[in-house]
Amino acid sequence: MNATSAPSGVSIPRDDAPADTAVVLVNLGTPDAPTAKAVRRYLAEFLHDHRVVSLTRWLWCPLLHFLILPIRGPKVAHKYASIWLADDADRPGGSPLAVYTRRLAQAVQRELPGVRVVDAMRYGNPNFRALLQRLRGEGVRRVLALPLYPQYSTSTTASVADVLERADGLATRMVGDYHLDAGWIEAVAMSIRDYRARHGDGGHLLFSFHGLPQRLVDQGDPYAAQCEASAAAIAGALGLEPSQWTLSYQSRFGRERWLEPSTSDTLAALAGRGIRTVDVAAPGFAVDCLETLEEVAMMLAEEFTEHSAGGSLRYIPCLNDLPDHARALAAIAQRELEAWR
Ligand SMILES: C=CC1=C(C)c2cc3[nH]c(cc4nc(cc5[nH]c(cc1n2)c(C)c5CCC(=O)O)C(CCC(=O)O)=C4C)c(C)c3C=C
Ligand SMILES: [Fe+2]
Ligand SMILES: [Fe+2]
Repeated sequence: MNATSAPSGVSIPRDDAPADTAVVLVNLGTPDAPTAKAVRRYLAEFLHDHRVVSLTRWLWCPLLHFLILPIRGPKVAHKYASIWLADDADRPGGSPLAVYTRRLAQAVQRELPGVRVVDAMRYGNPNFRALLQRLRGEGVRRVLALPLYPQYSTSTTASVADVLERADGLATRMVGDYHLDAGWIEAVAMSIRDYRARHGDGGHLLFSFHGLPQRLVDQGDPYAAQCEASAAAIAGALGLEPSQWTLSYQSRFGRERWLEPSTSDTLAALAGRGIRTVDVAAPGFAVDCLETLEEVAMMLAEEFTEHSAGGSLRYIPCLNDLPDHARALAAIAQRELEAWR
């Protein structure tokens, strides 16, 4: 069965399959437009979540409203403008994170004809909280949330659980992580193999994950351990020796200590060792977004070329809506739904 896409980004099964169950793919969120105003609105919602920034309100709110949002709004809007996708003949454009998440949900819908598969954002649109209410109004009784974070973190996955816990009138369940799921590991490994088959083997492989304050890891957040396990499993599936790959963390925010090594320092160190080509994969991101397309593929690529006197960083795209990705996520959801009966 195929699925149609409503303007809201919600996929609706075409025939009369039992629609009392929905699988919601939840991603982080992104601005509605590449403008300072839209970026400020999105960042304000995101950075008010105590799961993301846990400073006390009286300290954080003045900093956020009078310093961070006014400065970061225009600066980050400019970055979004550099990656914003244009509308094409039959598909709307937008922020890559939103566009690819929507397409991924449509691809998963094709794999799971018996349930509704919907895309949502924890912050911004299509809003997860509002979507749950709407699904309930449309007769949905059970919601399985699949946060698009392969590795669990209190700063991301747990904030999806916070919303689910307050979803009155719905039976809910959530996939906590899938960092060692065999189908997902193989899909990531296959995308790297494919990239290297098409472009030539680039030599060293760098796995760049989104960073996290070290403080959260010290408090028990399993994120770093899961990133390490994912990277080792993908490298194993590719048959790489330990000397052929490295793990690092990108997208640092604020002044406290974040996970190390940073992707920027790691690339400088690789250049210092005489490495001229680095392939970078970002297996912590289900779909491409600002942090992969602008930070890695543009800014860090430029930085590496400088450090290596003309060498190149080759960015390997996220799984996005590749069929292997959709199949892996559909299988994870299917198993969870069966265990729920
Ligand atoms: C304290 C700040 C942040 C924490 C903690 C954090 C964790 C975290 N984030 C992701 C995934 C994504 N983050 C993205 C953007 C983004 N992240 C932060 C800050 C923290 N992230 C900011 C301020 C931003 C916005 C951009 C900017 O102002 O620099 C995105 C991309 C969104 C997009 O629109 O493309 C993703 C995806 C993970 C997985 C994670 C913890 C493990
Ligand atoms: Fe505030
Ligand atoms: Fe982030």
